[in-house]
Amino acid sequence: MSSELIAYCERLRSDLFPSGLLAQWLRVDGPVIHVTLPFPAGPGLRALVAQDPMLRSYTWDIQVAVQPLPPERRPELKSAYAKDGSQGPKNVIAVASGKGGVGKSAVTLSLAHALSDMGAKVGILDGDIYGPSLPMMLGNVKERVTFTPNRKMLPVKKYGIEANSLGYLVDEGDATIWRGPMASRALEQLFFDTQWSALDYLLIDMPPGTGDLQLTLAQKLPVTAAVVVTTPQNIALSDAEKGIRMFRKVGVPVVGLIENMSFHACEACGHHNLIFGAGGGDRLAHEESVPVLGHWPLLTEMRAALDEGVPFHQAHPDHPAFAIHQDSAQRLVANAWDLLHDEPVVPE
Ligand SMILES: Nc1ncnc2c1ncn2[C@@H]1O[C@H](COP(=O)(O)OP(=O)(O)OP(=O)(O)O)[C@@H](O)[C@H]1O
Repeated sequence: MSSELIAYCERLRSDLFPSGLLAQWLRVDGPVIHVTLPFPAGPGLRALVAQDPMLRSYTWDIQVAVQPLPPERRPELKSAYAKDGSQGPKNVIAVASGKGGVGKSAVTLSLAHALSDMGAKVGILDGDIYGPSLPMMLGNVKERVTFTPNRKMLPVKKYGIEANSLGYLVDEGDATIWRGPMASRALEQLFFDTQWSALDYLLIDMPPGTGDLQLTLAQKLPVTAAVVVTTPQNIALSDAEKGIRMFRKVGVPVVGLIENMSFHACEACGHHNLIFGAGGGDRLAHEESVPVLGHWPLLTEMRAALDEGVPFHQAHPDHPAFAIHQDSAQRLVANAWDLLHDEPVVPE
């Protein structure tokens, strides 16, 4: 019976489990089905089995043990950690945009919170050398990293998330004179010389743009996958397209696109105002064969909370937009797993 049940689970299909539940994740013990998922998807799985008359009669014990994706990818970069015995983050996700100001940092922070809420260990590396915004958004601009006896940086921790940023090392304004190669080296150091704990996901808030600095970083850091953030307006979309192509050129798969500031819901009547245009993100995603992870609203509350140094859902834990952010985070890790778990990506 248990092998029939497992075969049944393997045929279960959804957006999060396009290949079904794999047999190696499952163990049936009488009326209990134990599942160990390789990416956080507990709520999605519970919703799925609740719809199935046979599966819902079992008790589901769902555990998550995030797997590195794919383990063999770019081992030369991963081995940089091995020298001092630390393992480094399991998965490194670059969050990028071509154009500045589309909300990449805000999206990175919300994705980090959503993943952390799903039980993952998460960190953020602020890649904006010229204008680090993470300390401002986390409301800890005065905080400074500390060092281990062997001169590794210990990341700052806030709201359960590990973070490092040049903003925690130098005073505001000191980094603005840095030039390309210097900036790229500084970021590499920030990445490799930070003693991250065994993170499931390290999100890199990439510097805006698609120039040499971004290309160098995509090549030199062990990036597992990239997410591109855009607004629906044409100028942002054409820069986002350049970003997607840049990652592909260096063999970093783009696992999704987030359209930020897609609409603004009128506080009085709920009407959706399409301030930056409509349909642009979907069009680009279709042309580039990249899945859309979500359409995020433009929210006055979000801007205000971040300006005050409080992450959005810390300030508004019950806001309906958080469900949108969570859905995007869920799709991100599920897509990454589905795309990468058994195939190394080869540069174009
Ligand atoms: N969905 C949103 N609703 C309201 N305000 C937002 C939203 N997304 C971002 N913002 C605000 O827009 C401004 C720019 O956002 P952010 O700094 O995240 O952009 P960015 O793309 O990282 O910029 P850059 O990389 O050029 O520094 C910030 O004030 C932020 O609070």
